[in-house]
Amino acid sequence: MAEPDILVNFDLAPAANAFGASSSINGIRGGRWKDRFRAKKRLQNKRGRPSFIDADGNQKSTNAHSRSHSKPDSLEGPDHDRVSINRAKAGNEHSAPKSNYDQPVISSIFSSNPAPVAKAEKTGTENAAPAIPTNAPLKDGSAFSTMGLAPALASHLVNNMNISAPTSIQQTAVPQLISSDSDAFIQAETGSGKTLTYLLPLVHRIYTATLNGDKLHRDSGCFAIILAPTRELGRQIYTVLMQLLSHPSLHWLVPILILGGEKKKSEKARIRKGGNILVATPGRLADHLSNTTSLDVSFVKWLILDEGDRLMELGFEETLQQILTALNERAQKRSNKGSLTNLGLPDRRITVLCSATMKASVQKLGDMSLKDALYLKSSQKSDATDDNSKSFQAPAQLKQAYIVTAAKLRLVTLASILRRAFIRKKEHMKVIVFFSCADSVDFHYETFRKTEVKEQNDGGSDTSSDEEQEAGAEEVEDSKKKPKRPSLAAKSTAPLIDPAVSLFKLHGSLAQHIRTTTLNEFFHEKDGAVLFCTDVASRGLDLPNVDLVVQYDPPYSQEDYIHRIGRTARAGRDGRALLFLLPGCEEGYPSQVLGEQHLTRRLADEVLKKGFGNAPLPRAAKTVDPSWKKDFMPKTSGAKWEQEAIEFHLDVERRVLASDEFSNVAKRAFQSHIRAYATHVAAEREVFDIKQLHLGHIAKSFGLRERPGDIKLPARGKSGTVSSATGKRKLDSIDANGDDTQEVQDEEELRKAAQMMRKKMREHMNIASEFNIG
Ligand SMILES: Nc1ncnc2c1ncn2[C@@H]1O[C@H](COP(=O)(O)OP(=O)(O)OP(=O)(O)O)[C@@H](O)[C@H]1O
Repeated sequence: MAEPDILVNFDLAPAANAFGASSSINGIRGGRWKDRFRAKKRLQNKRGRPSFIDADGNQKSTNAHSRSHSKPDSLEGPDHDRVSINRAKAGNEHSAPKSNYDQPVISSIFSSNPAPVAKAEKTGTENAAPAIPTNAPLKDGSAFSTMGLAPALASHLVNNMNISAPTSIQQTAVPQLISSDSDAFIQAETGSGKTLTYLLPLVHRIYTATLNGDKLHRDSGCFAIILAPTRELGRQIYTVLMQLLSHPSLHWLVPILILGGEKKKSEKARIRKGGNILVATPGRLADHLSNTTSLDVSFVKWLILDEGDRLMELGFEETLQQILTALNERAQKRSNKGSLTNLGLPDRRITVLCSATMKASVQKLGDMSLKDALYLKSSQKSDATDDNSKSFQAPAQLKQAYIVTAAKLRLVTLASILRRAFIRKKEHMKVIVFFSCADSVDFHYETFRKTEVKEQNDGGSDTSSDEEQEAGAEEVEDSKKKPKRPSLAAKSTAPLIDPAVSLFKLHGSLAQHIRTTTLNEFFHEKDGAVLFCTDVASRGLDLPNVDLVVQYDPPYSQEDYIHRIGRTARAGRDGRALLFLLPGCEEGYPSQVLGEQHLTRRLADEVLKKGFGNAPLPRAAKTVDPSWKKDFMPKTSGAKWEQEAIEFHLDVERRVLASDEFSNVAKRAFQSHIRAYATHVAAEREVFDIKQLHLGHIAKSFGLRERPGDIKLPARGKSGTVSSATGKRKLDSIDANGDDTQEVQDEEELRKAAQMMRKKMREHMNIASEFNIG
């Protein structure tokens, strides 16, 4: 439950602004709101409210360049603004030059930033010798042909799938799953080939059953069900299965894919035609088990639960229980009529649970579904992480780093990292950036794709996601017939990163056909590409050439951390991961939460210098109107890279001010971001302490100049997801796969907390109007 004072910054930021010039109140910054409030009261009678004065000392009409509904104060910035433009150096925040009412200046993203607590020294082993990959195919002479697999299957892997040697988990688990009828729990690093680990034994056993005499065919029944937590993962598993079944002697084996978000009617038709291996998401399978009489699961001999912990996290426990009950009942009915055991298939149904991480939820699922299970683990250990007792590890060759960057500098730091990544290595390079919520993905996607056309049309979109979302599944079919139609992928160019780079976005609020097309195009992109996404892309996805994973918003649990970074450094390849942290308690994350991992610290200044100093900004980023720039560009004696970074940020702020639609995207993103922050697991709340967040600074990183308390949203229209700043958000953006649940789960608590906070403030202060509360 949120505490009442967690939202204090929503209301206090305006208070600070009311006193204008200083980012601090009587020298007091941060800390408890009561202290800041007392300091404010002491000052209250001494000072009047200053008029807005620009960097050159001219009095400004503050709405000159803003939309008509902008409040004058909104240009003062959300960050207790009009502070000195001099950058607060590490540790000297309180000694930053005091603002001066005679010459107040516009806030700079470089001013009044809290300094990191830990000394800014490089740590870790960034330049150490590369570690030996721990999820690579073995080079010790191990071969599929010696693991008990049918020769046809083993040679198919080598000759047609270009997979010549097993990985460690495959070598351990495949022979056991071939020879044993026991349940199993497979735990191995991300990217270590777990999909083939469970597919090979079951395909082998069905294949050898046909060699035993009885010809099986697509009507012989469904022998295996594979459940995946997300549609994307389901589709990927299905693709690997299709590759495996493309061997001529396996053509008769027919897989069926049933996922939420697809047309049920066509799925029913496919089920009626018959199939032997079903790949499904739990919700849709449960639906078909209840409503599709032609779905015969009485023969099922394998139930694979891929990403088992995620299945449980997404609230599928009840659905899984329903599925297990239905499978048991139907198997029982079948056994009364006789079974297929004479073919050499298992006597009983084998359940295999699979994950790179093991947590309580997996154990619970194990209790529900496994009996006397084998625990199958990779035998390969990394030098750095040779403790077998650890519940999860990242591949040893994956270079993990973190960066401590102030809230106001987050956006420019991200820009810098992305620009730098593609300057260094352009071709085929892919980057994935994780955000905490769908709204934040939307904002950053719009920010980096920067379409001036959109702004001129005041919100019209060239290939907008709205347009895309309205297109139905039928249109996907049409688009196949008419190749000239534009792609339905949520894809754009990224002029603020590099004009040659493609930008994609993926989250659970996008229509399924857009998600599918987007992922497909990102997968096949030959040039540089960046994917902005939520955790919908964190589990199991195998996307080629992902060199860098950026966690712009930290994950919700340590398991999520491992899965997110596991999108790179797969099957023995190199990869890098970078985690953004705020100065303060978040700095404890690497040691307190990820103690077992080896993270290098990257220095924020260096990153910015490299991104903005070594190469001129792309032309597209330099579109700040000169007069606007003259009025609102803070004066800085800073280096060129600082100027460039400020200009970049200023342009985003200008775009937010210029377009109602973009402004709403930014506001929505800001609010969802804060709400999402409140949902970090209880065990990590000391590190992700919402009371420490400076909401004004965070608003700034979304290009917002309004005070946090002023950030209100109009109704969102037909989807009606947001009715006001604190309005209850409908949960209709959560799909059957549970995407974005984290984003909203504490919403009601936060709303109540905000109400309580406002009430309390009114009672105690009796100056509500000045604080703009209400
Ligand atoms: N023996 C092998 N040799 C080479 N490549 C392999 C081998 N086995 C699997 N791969 C490849 O490794 C990549 C990762 O495989 P897979 O997606 O099954 O990993 P995973 O362990 O399930 O990862 P995650 O935990 O992230 O879901 C895929 O591209 C797959 O084709």
